[in-house]
Amino acid sequence: MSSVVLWVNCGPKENAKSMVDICSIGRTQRSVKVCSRIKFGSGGAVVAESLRSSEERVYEVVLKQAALVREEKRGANIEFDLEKTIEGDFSNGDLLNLAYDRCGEVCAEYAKTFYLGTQLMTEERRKAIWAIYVWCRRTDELVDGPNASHITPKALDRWEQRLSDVFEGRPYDLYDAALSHTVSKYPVDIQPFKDMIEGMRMDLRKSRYNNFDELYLYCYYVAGTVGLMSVPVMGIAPQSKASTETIYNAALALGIANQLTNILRDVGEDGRRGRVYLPQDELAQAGLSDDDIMRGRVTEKWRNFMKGQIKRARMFFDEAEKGVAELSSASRWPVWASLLLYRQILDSIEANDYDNFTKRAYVGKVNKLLSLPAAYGIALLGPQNLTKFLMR
Ligand SMILES: CC(C)=CCC/C(C)=C/CC/C(C)=C/CC/C(C)=C/[C@@H]1[C@@H](COP(=O)(O)OP(=O)(O)O)[C@]1(C)CC/C=C(\C)CC/C=C(\C)CCC=C(C)C
Ligand SMILES: [Mn+2]
Repeated sequence: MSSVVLWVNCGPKENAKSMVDICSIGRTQRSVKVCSRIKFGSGGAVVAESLRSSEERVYEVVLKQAALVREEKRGANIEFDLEKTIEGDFSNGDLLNLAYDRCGEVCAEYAKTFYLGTQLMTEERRKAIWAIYVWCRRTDELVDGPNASHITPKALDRWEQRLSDVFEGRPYDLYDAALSHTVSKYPVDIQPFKDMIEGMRMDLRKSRYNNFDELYLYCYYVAGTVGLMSVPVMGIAPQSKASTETIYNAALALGIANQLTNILRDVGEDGRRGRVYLPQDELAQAGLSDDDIMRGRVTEKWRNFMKGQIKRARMFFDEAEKGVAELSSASRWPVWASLLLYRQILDSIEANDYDNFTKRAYVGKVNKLLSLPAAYGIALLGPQNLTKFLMR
């Protein structure tokens, strides 16, 4: 059935109800927002594509991922024969080691602290996380890298086809081969990977976000997905009593928190590229507009607006914290390290008196270095016990 997606203004909830059913999925204690997105099928029949908030739509993915990992379902059940697909005089084992080594080199080059943080993970998990990292980095490079101006939606379609091949055991190159192997070994599903590509498509066609619901979906696509890809590899602690949904939810929250932080740090830089990732309705409520961002003046209005945005990002970090202790013990350290480091960017924006137009918020070398043992202590003892231990 061919269908077009229309954006219509349904007006109040009651009106919407008369046009299509308000879909209420069972996310307890979350308000069901009516989203005015309606899909018309052939003959004008309303298909009711989605009247749910982005949060609810994303939560369905979370539930699916959690179910997969519970069942220990492999993302792809493939026989792995690298020599069939990659040329060279190697045995399978040599090629795989080389593939993972290459991934490690990319991580060490692009994300030193993260690379260091992976050193405490078990070797197998570390290598798998590197492979996922490299795929994410390459995907982001498509729209943000030196060839970005040549990237079309078609190119992203080809990248998605290549992803399917990777999941079916037909890698194109060594980095793909590492990922092919990873997804054959761990219960990693293709959905979050496809969703990340969808986020890159969104970036190509959209430069404004009407409200937080739209922004949330974008953040899920480009960053929340990373959490969902990583948990099956990081592993859940055998003694964990938390539900898998809770853990996935925390992983999603960490991705969202990181991306919101990214956005707040890069307001000036993004503005100069003609992009505003801040919710337009919230800007308007604060008495601000795109013009204020392009002018880049730190006013009282801007400071107040930023305070609200920072508070929201911190709430997502808090939600993420709840899940880290449930991960397998060796995986907790890098996750705490990334959480502590990213969250400090928010402190740095505050320290810059909310000038994210001309000053880039960053975590200095000393704080970066101090965060690693702090993360290690928290991973070992938990945040409360670490505080008690230090206060003794
Ligand atoms: C239970 C629990 C809390 C589990 C932890 C789950 C977990 C490991 C979550 C990781 C969250 C995370 C690190 C998300 C990355 C978010 C992010 C910064 C996304 C960036 C997107 C695009 O942004 P933009 O273009 O605006 O930014 P740049 O200017 O380009 O920086 C990304 C760049 C998408 C690509 C993401 C990556 C390259 C990072 C991938 C990282 C991993 C696979 C490793 C994650 C593991 C650890 C230990 C952090
Ligand atoms: Mn990017």
